[in-house]
Parts: sequence; structure tokens; C-alpha cells
Amino acid sequence: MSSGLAALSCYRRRFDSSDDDLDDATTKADDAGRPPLSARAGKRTENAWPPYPPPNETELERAVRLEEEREAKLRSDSIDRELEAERQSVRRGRKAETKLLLLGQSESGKSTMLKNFQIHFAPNALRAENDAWRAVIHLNLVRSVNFMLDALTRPIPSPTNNDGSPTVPSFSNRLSATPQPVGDLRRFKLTLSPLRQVEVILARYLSANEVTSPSEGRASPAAQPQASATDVTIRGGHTWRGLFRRWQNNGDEQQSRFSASIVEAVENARQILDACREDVIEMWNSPSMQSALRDEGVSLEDLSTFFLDEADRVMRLDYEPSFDDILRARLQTTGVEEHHLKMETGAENGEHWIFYDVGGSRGQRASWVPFFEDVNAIIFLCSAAGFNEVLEEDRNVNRLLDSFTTWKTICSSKLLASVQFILLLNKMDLLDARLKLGIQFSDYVKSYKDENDTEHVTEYLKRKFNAIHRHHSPEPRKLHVHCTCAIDRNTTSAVLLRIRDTILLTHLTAMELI
Ligand SMILES: Nc1nc2c(ncn2[C@@H]2O[C@H](COP(=O)(O)OP(=O)(O)OP(=O)(O)O)[C@@H](O)[C@H]2O)c(=O)[nH]1
Ligand SMILES: [Mg+2]
Repeated sequence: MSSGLAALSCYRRRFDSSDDDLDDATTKADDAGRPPLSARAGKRTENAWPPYPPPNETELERAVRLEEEREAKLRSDSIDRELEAERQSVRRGRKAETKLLLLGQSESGKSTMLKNFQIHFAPNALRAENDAWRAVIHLNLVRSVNFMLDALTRPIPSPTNNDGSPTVPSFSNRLSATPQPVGDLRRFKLTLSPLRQVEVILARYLSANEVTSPSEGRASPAAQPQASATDVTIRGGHTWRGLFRRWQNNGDEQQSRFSASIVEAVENARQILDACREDVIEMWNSPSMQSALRDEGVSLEDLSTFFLDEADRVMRLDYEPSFDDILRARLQTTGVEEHHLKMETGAENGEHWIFYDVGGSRGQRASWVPFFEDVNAIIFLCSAAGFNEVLEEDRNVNRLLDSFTTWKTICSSKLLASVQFILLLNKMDLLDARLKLGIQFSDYVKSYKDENDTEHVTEYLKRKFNAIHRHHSPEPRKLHVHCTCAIDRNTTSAVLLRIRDTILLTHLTAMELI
């Protein structure tokens, strides 16, 4: 309790004590303003309030006493109002502390789910980051194009037969055997070569450190070798979004010069993208190119096919990212990023929610622990489609098995004993597509004996996660489970509302308001 509240309560206690000391039937003064019977009978305590008239009270004394009582009543009402205001402010303060921790392995969809929260509850703030997201989307796209060009021109060691002859035709042989002339690939390599420069520019500036780079005249490159064609890594905590807010006149000339140089370089990159647009479309739509990619073993899932399909729109000079585009932009998280969401809609308008979005790869999980002590809820994401995938960082480990193990660790944590637990079975679209393709869930999960359809597999996953939660939680706790497809913001919005209700309920319960 604050000192103000304590002082007010103390005053209230003194004020109320008179009633405590009196019997029910005798506590009210009569209409003439005379004290209650018990008081008149000498039962009242010395400091009782309101003061009682001496037996021979004159008219003047009575008027003074009644005035004092009226003032006391006004003071009491004012105290009541202050107490209520303080209670509201404590309540708001608690809400301002709403902290949510997004957990789960890499690529489970944590950052995508966070973007859903932003789209739903703070759309204007997200829209203000459009310039930064455009750069991420462009980087996703050029990485895919450059990755394809590299894959198609990489010399492949051909396996040989016993007699030394190749068992499969080399790529160039295959390409010449297709209707697509080899010359086209050469042409694409040539005409699209400026995209190498675009990749460097965007990667460089997206990973730039606002504080150190201007003086050092360099930005830390993000263009580290990536596991997937489209992954973009930006160290957690970097205010990369802010780098694109033009000319924030904060009085720092060096900073402004740096921002201006970023803006100029990114504008150049956009010009190049616009100029390369038709060639990218032609290359991507060429059937022989796509079949060559497949022959080459390049998984289309590794490419940002969404943006390649949308190249005509995305590469135009006047392109503005839509919310659906932002949802699809892949930006691998490293470390722990703190995101403040100021609610712009609904009853929570103006409230602050703080999200901690973590990097999910194994090497980063130790950095989650310090955040356990101070959160209201955990939102754990598991890719339901991970059953036939392995971890990027350890290709011997099945993704679903890794999710079970991580979930068990999280559930067992004593630090999280009183935290709200929300589990999202994400990527339901991919699970559904894979099962419909005939991929057998039981081939990967030996204990699974049910039918190979989405409904039964989902039930199995829910049972499994629930059982781990029940057995390993330090004390009984409710688990909220939802199935999601984080790239579909329409279906996800219903889940977001239910998550919000869960969080609000936690608050009200904590404040003993219900
Ligand atoms: N098809 C499909 N793709 C999804 C879904 N959720 C996320 N993705 C995609 O999965 C990829 C990884 O999503 P992220 O949200 O970046 O994953 P993350 O958990 O934040 O990963 P890290 O930052 O590496 O820990 C992105 O390309 C998303 O567009 C989903 O429900 N369905
Ligand atoms: Mg992430």
C-alpha cells in the first residue's frame, strides 16, 4: 500500500471507530442532531466521532457542532473518492505490468503470433513500422532469388557408376534437356546480379546498430550464412525499426546523417528491385526453372514463395506492405526482444502489454530463464507440423520430440508455478496438408495408433501436452490450449480474444475483484 493510501486508511480507521464502539440499535443520532442513546448514556469512548454535545449545549454550540459534522462528512466523502481513485490506479498499474513471454523452438511461429497481437490490438503502431518491414520483405525476396541462382549454377558432383560414368545427368545437361535454354539462366544471372548488392545493402542496414554505427561508419553485417534461403537474423534488442523512421529530428546531427544515408541506400535498393521486377517474375514463373529447382533438391518451402508469387506487387517502387505481407516476413529472433504494445482498441484501449519474444534455437534457451520471474503468462508455441521435421541446429533431433522436452522443462519450473499457461498448436495448415498428402504421423510417432487425419492427430497432441503439464507442474494449474495458423490473421483473431480474456481473468482474480 502506498504511503498516501496508508495515511488515508489510518484517518478512516479513526473516523469509523466510533461506530465500532456502539451497539447497532443505538448508533444513529436522532433528527434533532442529538447523540445516540448509548453515547448519551456515557458509553462512548473518549475520541469518538462525531463529537457529542455537552448536556447544556447552547444554540451557538449546536450550530458549530453541526457545521463540524458537515465538514467531517465532506472530508469523509473526499477520502472515499481518493481511495477509489487510488484503487483504480493500482488496478491500472497492475494492468500496465501485463507481461507475456512467448516461448517455443525456432520457427514455431512466436514472432508471427506477436505480429498478430500487434495487428489486432495496436494496428497503427505496426503500420508506423512499414518502412522497416518493407526492407525485411525485400530482403526475404532477394535472398530467395539469389539462393535460386546460386543453387542452379552450383557445380554438382555427379555420383558415378562403377565404370566412372555419371548416374544422373549434371544440372547443365538437365537444363539443356528441358525446353528452357541454358542461355536464359545466364541471362537471369546477369540481369539479376544487381540483387546481390541489394541483399548486402538491406542486410547491412537491417542489422545496423543505431548507437555505434554512425561514428564507426560501418554497420554490423547481418549477412551471415543462413540455414534457410530467407532467414534474416537481427540481434534482439536492436531498435532496427527505428532506423527507418525518417529524419527524426532529435538534435543529433551524426545520427541524422546516418539515418539519411540509410534512407538513401534503401531508396536505391528499391529502384533496383523495381528495375529487376520483370526478370524475377519471368524466372520464377518459368516451368523449367521450377522443375530444375526440384531436381536440384531445393525445397520450395525453403524459399519465400509467398513473396516470389507476389513479386509483381512487392517489387514495385510504390509498394507498401499489407498486414498479410508483414505476417509472412521472416525475421529470425536472436536473444530476447521486448515489445511494448499500447492497446489501441476495445476496452483495453491505452493499456500496455509487454511481450518478450525469444530466439527459439537450442543455443538461445538459457536466455529465457531470467524472464521467468516477472511474467503474467507464458504463451508456448509448438509447430504441429514438426512431426516429420528435424531441428536446424541438430539434425538428429525430431522437432516434435524437442517441443515435448522443452514443454516438460517449462512446466516443471518452480519460477513459473503461479503463471498462466497458454499452449498454441501452431501451423495447423501445414499439419493438415501433410496428412492429406499421405505422410503417416505414426511413421514418426511410434506410440500413435489412431487414424491419420488432422482431428485425431490434434487430439493426440493435446492429450500429450496436457499430460506433461499435469505431471510436471509443481502445483495444479489450468492449461489453455488453442489450435492456430499464425499466418491466417482472420482465424487467429478469435484465439487472440480468448487469450486476452484469459489474461484479464488472471488480473481480476489476482485483485480479488471476482
Ligand atoms: N504455414 C505456416 N507458416 C507459419 C505459421 N506460423 C508461422 N509460420 C511461418 O514460419 C516461419 C517462422 O515463424 P517465426 O514466427 O519467425 O518463428 P519464431 O518462432 O519466431 O522463430 P525464431 O525467431 O527463430 O525463434 C515464418 O516464415 C512464418 O511465416 C503457420 O501457422 N503456418
Ligand atoms: Mg522469432
